[in-house]
Amino acid sequence: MTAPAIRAERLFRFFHSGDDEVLALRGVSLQLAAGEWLALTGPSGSGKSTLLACIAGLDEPDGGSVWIAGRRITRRPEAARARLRARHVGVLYQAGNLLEHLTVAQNIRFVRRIARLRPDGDDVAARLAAVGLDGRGGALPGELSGGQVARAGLAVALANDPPVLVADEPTGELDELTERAVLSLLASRAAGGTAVLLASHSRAVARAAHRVLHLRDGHIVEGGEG
Ligand SMILES: Nc1ncnc2c1ncn2[C@@H]1O[C@H](COP(=O)(O)OP(=O)(O)OP(=O)(O)O)[C@@H](O)[C@H]1O
Repeated sequence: MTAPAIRAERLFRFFHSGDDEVLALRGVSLQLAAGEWLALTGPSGSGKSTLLACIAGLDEPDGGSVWIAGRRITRRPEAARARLRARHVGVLYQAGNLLEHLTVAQNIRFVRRIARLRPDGDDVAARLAAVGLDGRGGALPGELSGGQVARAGLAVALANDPPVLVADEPTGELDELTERAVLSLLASRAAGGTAVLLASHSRAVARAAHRVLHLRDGHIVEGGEG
């Protein structure tokens, strides 16, 4: 049997500030199969970003485990987590997905180099065409429009052809038209087998996803597997 693209088991994450303890995640479990697209919703502070960071290996939970395509990413040294992430996870943020001093094409090649994939043999032009940015590989991020930056960010997040794409409010700063364009790119990526896990306040995003999980105070309150 193939392992799920994402398996998270009873994740806990606590933060301390002064005498206060914030329970950001209180035993969250979820699974995503290849090609499945899950939207995480919930009020501000409910734990969405913390959950995504723990799943992507950007943060280490205080309890529980995460497996990406059958490989455990939690309770490993940072360098090992970074290697797993570089090879198996695409991360898309609301902003800041591109290194400003590199062109779009160089950003894509850089991600592939970090993942130890062949940068030279890769068809960067096809990747750019897939996000509607034909011919813009030589542009610096500062030379692109907001919508083009968003699409370039997606091309960069997917440059390592990851089985899992994790996205935190990827359409938060976009106009409706660009949001729709990004959602349709995500849909086609999911149709191609990528598991997409995305946190968002946007209704359009929740409607577009296959499944919605609602978080409140670090718990799944709707849509969970019980
Ligand atoms: N590094 C940190 N240090 C202290 N507290 C933190 C830290 N990161 C998150 N928190 C707290 O953990 C809780 C969950 O935060 P998180 O950012 O995961 O929520 P969210 O649902 O993503 O919110 P938003 O929709 O506003 O992005 C919040 O109470 C937040 O203040």
